[in-house]
Amino acid sequence: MDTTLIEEYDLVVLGGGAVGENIADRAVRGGLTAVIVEHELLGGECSYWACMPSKALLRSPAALRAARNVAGAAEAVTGDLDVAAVLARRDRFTSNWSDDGQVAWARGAGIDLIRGHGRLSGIREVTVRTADGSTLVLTARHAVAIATGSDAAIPDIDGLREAKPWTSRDATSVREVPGSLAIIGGGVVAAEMATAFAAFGTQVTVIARGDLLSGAEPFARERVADSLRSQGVELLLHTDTARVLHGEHGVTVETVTGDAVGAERVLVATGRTPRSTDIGLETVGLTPGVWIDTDDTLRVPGFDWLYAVGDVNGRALLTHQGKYQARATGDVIAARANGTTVSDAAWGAHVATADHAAVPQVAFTDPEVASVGLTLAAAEAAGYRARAVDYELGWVAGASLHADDYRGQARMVVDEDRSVIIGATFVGPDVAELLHAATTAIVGEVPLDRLWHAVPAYPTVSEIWLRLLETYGRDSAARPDWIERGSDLHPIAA
Ligand SMILES: Cc1cc2nc3c(=O)[nH]c(=O)nc-3n(C[C@H](O)[C@H](O)[C@H](O)COP(=O)(O)OP(=O)(O)OC[C@H]3O[C@@H](n4cnc5c(N)ncnc54)[C@H](O)[C@@H]3O)c2cc1C
Ligand SMILES: NC(=O)c1ccc[n+]([C@@H]2O[C@H](COP(=O)([O-])OP(=O)(O)OC[C@H]3O[C@@H](n4cnc5c(N)ncnc54)[C@H](O)[C@@H]3O)[C@@H](O)[C@H]2O)c1
Repeated sequence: MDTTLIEEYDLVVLGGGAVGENIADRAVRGGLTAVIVEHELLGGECSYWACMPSKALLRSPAALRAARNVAGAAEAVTGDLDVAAVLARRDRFTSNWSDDGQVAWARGAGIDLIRGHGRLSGIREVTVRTADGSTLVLTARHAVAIATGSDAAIPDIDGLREAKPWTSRDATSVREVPGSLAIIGGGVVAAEMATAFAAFGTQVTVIARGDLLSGAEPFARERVADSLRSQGVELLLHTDTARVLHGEHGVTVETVTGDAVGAERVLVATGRTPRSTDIGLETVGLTPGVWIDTDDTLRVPGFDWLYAVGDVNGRALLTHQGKYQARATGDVIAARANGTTVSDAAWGAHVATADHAAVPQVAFTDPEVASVGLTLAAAEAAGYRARAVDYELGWVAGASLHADDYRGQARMVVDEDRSVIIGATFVGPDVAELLHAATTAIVGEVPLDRLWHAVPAYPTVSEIWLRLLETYGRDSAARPDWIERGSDLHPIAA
């Protein structure tokens, strides 16, 4: 069948991941009609191959570790991780790779869904090749939003493609855990998957051309690397991969420094590439295959109707940040369509200012790394008069209760000129939930003098905030000399 139908909506959203869904939802709430074009599963990468399944794989080992780290509970843990049960739990989180629930949600939210591959085909126009082979032309009265996400990047390493490497999709949807796994790359995917597979009993080797988690504070990189080594993971850092050979029994990854890593599988975890190659960008004069540039309302410069949101714009490749952009986009499209006020000054309702100032991220490694804003190095490189204040998390009463022999570290980075926090990193067991307080302080630009009045409950791990402030000193005139820039640790009794 090859019929061409034409339909008109206020908004056409190309790509139905978490980002596309949120754009459409906000626009419909703003009184517009919206359609999503999706060629795979509604819900996208995060729901089926990224955040949710990866965190499901990591959560069970973390829960087991937590129990083993508290005397009394530890004695009750007599068995090993049940890997089959972990995978079964992961399957529940992906709804067994069915998007029925998301489709029902979209219907309930008043959003239409077209299944098929969509491409821009002109001004305010998207042409969809649907699953049944027909062609549908969607015209947008007001806007088209591109939310097509990103794919795993496969670097041009000799023999790698021929070795049919796993990408993060294969790792997160694993059905049979390999005996050995070589991971090329040293970012979040590499660190998290090394953590998960090591817990499943796989012999893991990480080959990274830089440090592990190289964008993180140095102490975070070191603690995660030390911990992975203690779990039997081999780390070949600052090592480039020369070539990959494959045979009947697996792969051999050869490094430029002469190491040869044999493994059943190789996982390539070397970043992402934008899904902007085959979406018709050339039909409106844009270059395919690159991250799509936008202003802070997520609109593409030079267009009054075209937006690019989420991973595909390369601003911050995280679901929560993409959804934040999506809320701004859906709302601004509705505001522009309805002729109501557009709030596009920094921190306004219709801009994604936080992308530049406060992007939170948690690496669910062991220990976890939770960070937001700038590292000390990044703050200095950006020209801030920055000071880092460090504190050992294990010295906080709440942490010592949380786990026996709790080890971790916290750092806040202070802009000395404004006396506000511009970055924070927490490393340790279960630090993820500490992060939002830091994000709030950064976004709110809460002066340190006022932060003293935000009293953490005793005995919680959040008392780290008090310790960081005490270490900083209450007012700059009275601040002791021994508090230096950098990473000195200062124990203070409870
Ligand atoms: C292993 C892994 C773990 C991660 N863990 C986390 C985490 O813990 N927390 C976090 O915040 N982020 C995490 N991320 C990042 C997160 O997955 C992405 O930032 C997020 O999925 C981006 O959402 P998106 O909607 O922009 O893109 P996607 O989720 O990729 O959605 C894009 C959608 O568009 C569809 N599409 C593309 N082209 C077309 C077309 N031409 N026609 C029709 N449909 C099309 C795709 O099928 C897809 O459904 C992780 C990423 C990976 C790889
Ligand atoms: N918990 C989370 O929030 C989470 C978890 C996983 C992924 N993610 C997101 O998904 C995205 C992808 O993660 P990722 O780990 O693939 O990317 P990344 O950008 O975090 O890390 C990429 C790594 O690959 C290395 N690399 C790049 N090109 C290479 C090459 N040619 N040869 C060897 N090494 C190379 C880099 O040095 C780096 O170590 C990230 O942007 C991240 O934000 C988030």
